[in-house]
Amino acid sequence: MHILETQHLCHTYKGNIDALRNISFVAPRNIRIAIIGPNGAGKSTLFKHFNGVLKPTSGKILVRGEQITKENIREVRKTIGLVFQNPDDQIFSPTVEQDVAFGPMNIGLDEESVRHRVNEALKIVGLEEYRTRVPHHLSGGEKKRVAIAGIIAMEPQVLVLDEPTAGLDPQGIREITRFIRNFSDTYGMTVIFSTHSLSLAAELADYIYVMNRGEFVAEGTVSEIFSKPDLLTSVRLDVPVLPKLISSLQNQGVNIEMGYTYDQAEKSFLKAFGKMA
Ligand SMILES: Nc1ncnc2c1ncn2[C@@H]1O[C@H](COP(=O)(O)OP(=O)(O)OP(=O)(O)O)[C@@H](O)[C@H]1O
Repeated sequence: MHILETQHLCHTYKGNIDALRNISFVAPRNIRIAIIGPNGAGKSTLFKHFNGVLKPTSGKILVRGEQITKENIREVRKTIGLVFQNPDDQIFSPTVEQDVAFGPMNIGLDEESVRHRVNEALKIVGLEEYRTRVPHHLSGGEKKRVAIAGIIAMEPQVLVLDEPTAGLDPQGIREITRFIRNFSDTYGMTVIFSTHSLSLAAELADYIYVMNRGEFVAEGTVSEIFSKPDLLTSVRLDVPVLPKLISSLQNQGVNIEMGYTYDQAEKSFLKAFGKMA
């Protein structure tokens, strides 16, 4: 049984807007999955179905094999933690620590357990020094980390992040990328994230779904997806510059191995230019 699955999921918003068409998606345990797609592809709409914020027009969502009902919605939200794209949609308490404590308190944990979870979550996102700060006075990246801490404090089995790097500066992007990698490696949990950035998908994802106009148009490993540049361009996405360059060199007869991330590409270039065994 998969921890999270959708079967033929469709969602039509008021005004006959078909935001999801026949989405069949599977999330096994302990894997990082990227959902990539252009603006309006349906990524946020899909994520809002994962923990019952939206209900399907037709089709099913199964969490640990069970459909979401009024009776199990609290359990579902403990299992599937969704971090919204805009942290302002999620943060509403007067201090950072109260905000992070909100979820654990709401599920009835005792004071000691709440304190422990808040401390751990703030440590994981590197915000221990911020516990008494006013969330709405924090920077975009800091707010994002508060929102993530609030979800981590619920100890979900699946962490769903809608555009985790949107609006962040390069340092913020590096921090969040490192955090997602370390966090899922350490706790062995499933992470599902959406992005327009194929570089981010290449850095983090074990498996990628490509979405456009409410449908999955491709799925596969990083190398399988990056080997379809025409498809990616047709849905307003693009292969990042390093794999594009390596592919062009290969086409011109240079003996160089493909690399999708900066580290992989650096190794490929060093090897190709005889600087490394
Ligand atoms: N509340 C709503 N009412 C009506 N239409 C909506 C609503 N929310 C989203 N849509 C429409 O549904 C489609 C999918 O939107 P969604 O926000 O899921 O896309 P997305 O892939 O997350 O986009 P982005 O990358 O821009 O965040 C879009 O056409 C959008 O205009």
